Amino acid sequence: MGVEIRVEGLKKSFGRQVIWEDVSFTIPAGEISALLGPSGTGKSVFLKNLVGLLRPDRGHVFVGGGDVPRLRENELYDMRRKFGVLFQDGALFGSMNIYDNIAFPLREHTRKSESEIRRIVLEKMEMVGLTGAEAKLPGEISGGMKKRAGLARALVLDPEIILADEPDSGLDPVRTAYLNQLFVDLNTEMGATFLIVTHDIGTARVLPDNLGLLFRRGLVMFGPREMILSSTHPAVNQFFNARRQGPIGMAEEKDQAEVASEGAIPKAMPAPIPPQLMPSDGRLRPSMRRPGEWLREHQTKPPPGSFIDDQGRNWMTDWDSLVHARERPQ
Ligand SMILES: Nc1ncnc2c1ncn2[C@@H]1O[C@H](COP(=O)(O)OP(=O)(O)OP(=O)(O)O)[C@@H](O)[C@H]1O
Repeated sequence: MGVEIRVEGLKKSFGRQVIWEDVSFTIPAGEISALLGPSGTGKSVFLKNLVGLLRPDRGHVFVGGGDVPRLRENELYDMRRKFGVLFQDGALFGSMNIYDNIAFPLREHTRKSESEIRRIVLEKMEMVGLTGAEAKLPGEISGGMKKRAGLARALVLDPEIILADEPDSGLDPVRTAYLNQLFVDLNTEMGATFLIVTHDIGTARVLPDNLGLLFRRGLVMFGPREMILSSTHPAVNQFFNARRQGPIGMAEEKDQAEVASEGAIPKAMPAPIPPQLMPSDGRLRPSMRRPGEWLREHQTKPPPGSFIDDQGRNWMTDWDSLVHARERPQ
């Protein structure tokens, strides 16, 4: 089962360059959260701070009773077992075949027998659709396969938290759709807490339960998907609707003159909120809320056309009939 990550007052700088400061929020247990932001706002640096690969200047990262930046080396080693991390390029060892790459954490962190390791590795390879690729070297497989191999390796220790840094970068839209489905299915199956860094707005709109935006050296907003996708906050609205007009510029932040030259930015209506991606086994997502619930509680109207799927079904009004007979995972 997943655990929550509570971040309090986190600040990170490199020399005089402040990457972000005063970052405080809670990543809910067992839910899928996604972190977005313009290039260079420190999303990868943030993930590395969560697992203790980088230390913040100040602040806390509470995970299961421990505060990651304050752990001693041996405690950090144990803490890292809770995490499965999928790095941007899969971070596979080039000289090891796919099987050995995936087996690596088991050989490093456990005393399991080779036959037990084999069972686990083959099971995870099947989960990510890599059966048959055991003997291949990373240089002999496609980018998408490398990502899936990295994901299989992140899964072998049955982590409570999965961090994925741009798992969809460089993937074609169909493979991205498969990978997103895999994340939903894994979350349903394992109940782990997911934090995914992505640039893909399509992914951000359908995959997570919660969304966050890093910009201007801080966390602008983090919260339920419906809150973020209906927000009229200038940066949030601009980013999640992929618009040019707004405070985010080509070089991250527009200067005052550039913002002034755009004149008053028309208050653009956020795009319709799509229904969430559902598990492929027909169950409900573990932490799925009724579509429109957050909006109703906060007396916010959904953007027109929201919650209608590509079969024309309306997940807000027809929820009871659509989820009839679906179960939540135990
Ligand atoms: N080890 C390091 N030493 C010094 N500066 C670093 C280090 N790691 C990252 N940075 C700097 O921190 C900033 C944020 O980098 P990071 O890779 O986290 O951004 P990002 O938001 O993930 O970007 P992208 O979306 O392009 O992947 C960059 O300016 C980068 O140069």
